[in-house]
Order: sequence, then structure tokens, then C-alpha cells
Amino acid sequence: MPAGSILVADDDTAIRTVLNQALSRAGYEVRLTGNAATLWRWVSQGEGDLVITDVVMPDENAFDLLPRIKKMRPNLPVIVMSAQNTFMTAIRPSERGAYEYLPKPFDLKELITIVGRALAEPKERVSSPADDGEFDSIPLVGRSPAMQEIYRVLARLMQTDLTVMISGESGTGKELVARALHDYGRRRNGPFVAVNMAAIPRDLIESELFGHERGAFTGANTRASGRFEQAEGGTLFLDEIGDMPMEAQTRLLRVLQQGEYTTVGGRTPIKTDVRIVAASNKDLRILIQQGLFREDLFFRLNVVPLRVPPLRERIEDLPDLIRHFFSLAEKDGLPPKKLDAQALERLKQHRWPGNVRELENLARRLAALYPQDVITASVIDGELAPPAVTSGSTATVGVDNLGGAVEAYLSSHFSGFPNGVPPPGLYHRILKEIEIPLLTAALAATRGNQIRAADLLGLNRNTLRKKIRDLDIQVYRSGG
Ligand SMILES: Nc1ncnc2c1ncn2[C@@H]1O[C@H](COP(=O)(O)OP(=O)(O)OP(=O)(O)O)[C@@H](O)[C@H]1O
Repeated sequence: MPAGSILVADDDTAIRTVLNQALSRAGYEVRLTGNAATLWRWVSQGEGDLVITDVVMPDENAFDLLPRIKKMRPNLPVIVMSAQNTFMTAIRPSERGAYEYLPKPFDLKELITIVGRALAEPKERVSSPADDGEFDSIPLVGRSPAMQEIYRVLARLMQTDLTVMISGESGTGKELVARALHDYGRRRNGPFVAVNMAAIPRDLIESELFGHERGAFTGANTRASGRFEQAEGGTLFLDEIGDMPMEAQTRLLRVLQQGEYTTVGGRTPIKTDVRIVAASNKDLRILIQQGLFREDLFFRLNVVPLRVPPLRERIEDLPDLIRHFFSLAEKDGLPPKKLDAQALERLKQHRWPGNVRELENLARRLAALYPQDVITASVIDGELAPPAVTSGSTATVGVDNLGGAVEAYLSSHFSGFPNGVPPPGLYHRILKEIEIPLLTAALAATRGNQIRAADLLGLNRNTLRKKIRDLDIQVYRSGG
């Protein structure tokens, strides 16, 4: 008795041969075809326990075929393979009821595992297709293996309400990933509400999130709704969650444990149905060690961890990304732009501390400020030149060298403690000592342009604005 019968459709003979061998060896009965019409005939005749199909076939693509298959046989698991590896090829199969999406080339062992799992699962759990909506927006660009992995996780998460914790440096696209989770998930008809913890004064965060009652604050004479209420039935994106004060963390934990909260100043618990997606560019485990973040909250949030890697770790995405940003600029009425090969090479050599946001801003500047259609390496060199910054002394520190300067500073401060353990409170003191000159330097280098300074620092603009305010940093003004 074979373990099950599998229908394989791919117009590439080599792939059919490989799949045939691997699946037969694993004990399955296999039927092979190179076109959609034959696959459809088999499916409509009730054959096969599982389908493995490529997206592109000579007569019809699998995206068009999938809804028909799922309508006729909702419980037949369909695994979709594709070599295109874009966000859409990953998301669309799940949208249309595919069991799993596999980017080519894939690992045969993994395929066999997925097939086994699909056949073993109770049939009710096999996802059903969502409405037939076409999506024309392509939110996430990039085909690097790292991005493909993200697309696959997103595709799996689409039919769930699981809490997701997105980590990654500033500007890597965490918010965009959170939006994609919402827009392509089953809450897409509900609201998406984003709150950045770093952008709200700490003592107002609780009332911002949970709302407050009349008179809870002197002067405030209204009952204000909180972000939880606004996100009801949808998704609440909590950005820079590491900046959430302890009291607010306790309230959030209660929401995650009990599905209810109270407003500030209120007593009656309010039931809530909100999917939480959190993000952080800090390592929360370090904040836990420092007693700044609740460990129990971390575990509640970290149900599905998703790491968005920095741009320098997926630099192969850069050409797609810059093309995407140039075309967005074109839609805004700016003239079309291209990069010559050397210009592209220069961009690939850059470290991108501000990640995709920095690249996006550069693309906009190039589109807006340079008359020529083709951007050359010398233009890029001018744009990316590390600004020389004069510090208090006569020494000049390029922004690229700041890491070294900070390291030197740290080693001079951390040596000589008994057992190498620094006294309590040192961390904050050092942070302050470093932060003020660092932010001042970045602002001076960009002539007070906070957007560019935030890019240089790899910081969110709102975070920078808040830090400037909190640390009382003097903002450079030309001529002033
Ligand atoms: N893969 C991508 N494809 C297209 N655009 C992207 C991609 N990643 C990021 N972007 C764009 O880059 C900018 C920064 O992304 P986003 O705000 O999502 O980053 P973030 O990680 O949330 O940043 P922060 O931590 O500073 O809040 C946005 O304008 C976003 O649209």
C-alpha cells in the first residue's frame, strides 16, 4: 500500500524526475504532468491525495488553477513551488488556499517532511481560500534567501492570529512586515493601528494605549479612547516595545493573558479582540537582564519571532529595492532614473546603517536633485561621503569611525573593575555620555537635517526627535 498518491505538475522535466525519485523512495505513488490541463483533469476525477505544482505552466498558471481546485476539493492539500521568489509568489498561494509555498531551489528532505505533515493533518485544518481579491500593491521587495524566509513565515501566519515579535535594526522594514501580516491576514477588514513607544512621553503611554477616564488627569475633561479600542477587531502594532514603561508592560501582559484591560482611572475590565504585533530594534533579552523588560511579557509576545535582517546582510536585494524606489518617485512625478554599473557597485559597498529607509531616502534625493537620467559613481560618492565632524577638540571623526571611538571609550571605562563587574548605574551614565556627542555630531554633519541624521544613526526619526528633546541637544542651524 503506498503512503498516498501525489500529483506533480511542473513543465521542467528535470524537476519532475527529481520529485518522482524522492517521493517514490519515500513510499508515495506519483503521477507526473507538465501542464495544468492534465492536473485539472486528475483533480476533477478525484485522483490524488496531494498536489505539488509549479506556479508557471505552459497552459495556465497555478494561481488561476488553485481557486478551482480548492472549490472542487477543499481538503486536497496543494503545495506550490516557484522560482520567482517574490513576496507575491509567496503570499498568493496561501491567499488562494495552498497548503504551503516552497521557493525553488528547495531541499528535498524538507519537501518530504511537508508532504508527510500535510497528509497526516486532520482535513479540517487545511486552510480554505480567502475571497478572490486581487492584490496589486507589492509591499515587500527583495528576493534574497532572508526575505524569502520572511515571506514563507508570513504565508504560514496568514490564517492565524498568533502574536508576532519582529526584531531588526531601525529602517529594516519591521513596520512594513507588520502591515503585510495585517493586510494579507484574516483581519484585513479591521483596523491597523501603529503606536511607537519611543515617540510618546513615557508617562502618557498607558493612557495612549488603554484610554483614560474623565478626570484621570487634571485638566483632561474627557474620556479618551485608547489605541486598543481603536484597533478592536484588527491589529495593534507596538513599535519599539523595549521603550514601554513597566506599568504599561504589566497592563499589556494582562491583555495577553486574559484578553481584557482597564482604562487609566477606570475599574471595569474591557474585553478586547486585538492581534498584537510587536517590534524592537533593541535586544529585549538584554533589557530583561537589566530589569527593564518583563520576562513573562517577552515570552507572551515572542510566540512567533521574526527577524528582519539589516540591508548589509541581504545586499543582493539592493538593485530590486532601488528600482522600486525610483519607480515610486516616478509615480510621484519625478523623472525616471537609472544607476550605472559602478554606481550600483558603490551602493553595494556601503554599510547602510539606516537600512532600507536610508536607501529609500537616497533614492528620493537622487530622483529629485540630479538632472541626469543615469546616476554615476561620482554622484553616489558625493552622496555617501562620510561627513567629517569636528568634535570638541580638533580631532575629526568620520561617522564611519564612530564604532571605533565608542569601543575605545568603553574599554577605557570598563577596565579595572573588580572581577570586571562595573558598578550599578554605569550603563546609563555611559549611554548618556556617548549619546549626546553622537547625536550632536550626526546633527552637525547633516546641518541639522533630522531625517538624514536619523538615517546616519540608524534611528527612527521619532526616536531621534524624542532623544533631542529629552537630552536637550542643541540642534545645529546653518548661520546660527
Ligand atoms: N522590503 C522592503 N520593500 C520595500 N520597501 C521597504 C522594504 N523594507 C523597508 N521598506 C521601506 O523602508 C522604510 C522603512 O521601513 P519601516 O518603517 O517598516 O522600518 P522599521 O524597521 O519599522 O523602522 P523603525 O525601527 O525605525 O521603526 C519604509 O518607508 C518602508 O516602506
